[in-house]
Amino acid sequence: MPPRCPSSSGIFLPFLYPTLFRSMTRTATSSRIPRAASITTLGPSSGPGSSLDPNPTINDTSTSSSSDALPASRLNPAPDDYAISTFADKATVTVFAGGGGHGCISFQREAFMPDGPANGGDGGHGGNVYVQAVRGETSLHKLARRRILRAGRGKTGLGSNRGGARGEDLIIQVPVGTIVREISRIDPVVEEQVLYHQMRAKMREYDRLVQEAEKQAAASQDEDGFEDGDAVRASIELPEAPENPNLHKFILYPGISTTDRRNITLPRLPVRERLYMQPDAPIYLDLSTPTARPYLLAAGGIGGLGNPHFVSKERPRPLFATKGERAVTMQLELELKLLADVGLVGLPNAGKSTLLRALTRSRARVGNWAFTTLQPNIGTVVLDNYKGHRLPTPKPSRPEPHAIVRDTSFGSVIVAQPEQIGTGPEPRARFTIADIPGLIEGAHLDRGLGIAFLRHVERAGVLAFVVDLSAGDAVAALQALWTEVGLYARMREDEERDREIGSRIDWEGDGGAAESPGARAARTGQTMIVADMPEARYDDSRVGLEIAAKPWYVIATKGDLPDTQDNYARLKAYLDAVTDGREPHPSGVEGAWVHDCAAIPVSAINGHGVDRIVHWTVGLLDD
Ligand SMILES: Nc1nc2c(ncn2[C@@H]2O[C@H](COP(=O)(O)OP(=O)(O)OP(=O)(O)O)[C@@H](O)[C@H]2O)c(=O)[nH]1
Ligand SMILES: [Mg+2]
Repeated sequence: MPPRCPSSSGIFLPFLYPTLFRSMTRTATSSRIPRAASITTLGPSSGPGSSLDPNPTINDTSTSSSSDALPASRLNPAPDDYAISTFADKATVTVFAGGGGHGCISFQREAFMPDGPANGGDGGHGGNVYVQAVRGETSLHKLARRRILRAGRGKTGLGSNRGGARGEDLIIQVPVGTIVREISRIDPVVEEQVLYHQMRAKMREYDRLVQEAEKQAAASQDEDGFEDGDAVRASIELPEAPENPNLHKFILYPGISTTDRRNITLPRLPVRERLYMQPDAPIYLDLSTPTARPYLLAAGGIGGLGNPHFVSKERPRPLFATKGERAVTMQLELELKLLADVGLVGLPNAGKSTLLRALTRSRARVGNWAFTTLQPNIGTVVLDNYKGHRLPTPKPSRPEPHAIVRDTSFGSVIVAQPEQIGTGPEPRARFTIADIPGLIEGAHLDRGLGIAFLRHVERAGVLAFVVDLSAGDAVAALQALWTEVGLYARMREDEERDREIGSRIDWEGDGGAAESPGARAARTGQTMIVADMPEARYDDSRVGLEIAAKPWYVIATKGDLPDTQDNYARLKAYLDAVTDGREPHPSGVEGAWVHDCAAIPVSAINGHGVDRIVHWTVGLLDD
């Protein structure tokens, strides 16, 4: 019998189980070393034709361009040398606020007191659902997996006037940068109010018919002089009397006799004061900063009233209590837009993750194939020289030396004197970089991994376009990237517009939805952030300006490889032309940022040129 997994089919195994093949890879790499011996002279600043070479001679094409030729290091790691965490940037959850506990029907019973006074306790209020943005959370995967989130129900009241316990609140903790959007809600209180009004209308109609019947009966008595009113009354067909609209809100004593049940007259429901106001629909929260106080999403139901509330002179032993209020159910969409200062945008295999490793302590996966990165990675560039500890604000009288220092103990953490970098009174101590999966041409048509990952660089202060100098025309690559970014911006604005139009539709016919969420929040004074969308603002030539107006620059990577100098020179000339206004902005958007479009050549794999990136980025961030 042939083996189930023949070894020849192991073609995919190195990818799936890299550790099994690690030793083989290493052996293969070391066996290539003699062939690559001539390449060892291919230093980042000495490679012939490399764009980092001060005196390049572009002749030698015999050298390998593969990163396999370089010795393994932190910046040229094996494919299995990476850290990964579970990540989700979208989640749709259904939240249930807790319903109120029912009130209790009970009477005191003691020795020699068989029929004591009413002593049923009130039901507890239901728990609320809140949302809070906290540092430390980095992903929505836990919420995406749970899908249903419930606050605690209020407990039912008990005898001897014991109130039910309040339901437990639920605080949904999300990463900073999460947007919470309400998709739909079921609010039983609103539904009951609508039903109540319908029932009241029916009651009024019934009362009117009864009065009319009475009038007719009285009139027939007058005209004929006979007392045939009862016959007239009987001849008029009246509809069935509608039941008390509040009937279902009461609980009746289980031991109540059938006669008592039939003859029971229920009082009007007492008006209850709400402790927590349910925010108006639709909720839209943009949690771009940590929230000290959680925002209320769904308020729990009010607890029912025990029977002592209904004691009166006429009704000393009420055989009923009220039910707890049912609570809101809401479907929410959570979307995480990571908040990084700099966003790396590039084609697959351009060297973004290697660059992130060179700039930070990130252990993003690096591999010589497209789409190595499948989810965003965030790294922090530490700018102080106490290895992560913030420096005290330097005294202006004693300036620090101005030099960027490479901290060898941490491999590639860039450290710099704060004086040199900070411009304000508080020097910038760090900034964050987001590395996202590569974009390919046509990503907006869902090719490759699509463009949805651009949401993680949408809010970055600076965009850094990573272009591989060894992979064809760098200018064309940059233009292709800007096209995708522009199409993403257009897609987002279309989505926003659709949402705005959707929120203006008057579903209830009461005109309430026509009011903008912002205006409604202002009117009701609720503490919630509501995105106020400007009125008609769609000028087609300016679509995408939000992203195109950001400062940006180009990181030209793999500058250590031969024959990259010309490509770099062309890229630089193009960017100079864009800065001078001789060429349009690559996105084609009017008013886009063209202040100083730089191209910085680097060899991330050797850690060369990355200090310039730090300088340039900090300059743009602090501008
Ligand atoms: N010679 C050389 N090779 C590099 C350099 N930077 C990255 N590489 C190599 O290029 C390949 C791709 O690098 P990655 O950092 O995984 O590229 P990426 O842009 O993150 O790729 P995706 O995640 O697939 O989008 C790896 O084999 C790296 O070793 C560089 O500066 N010089
Ligand atoms: Mg990558």
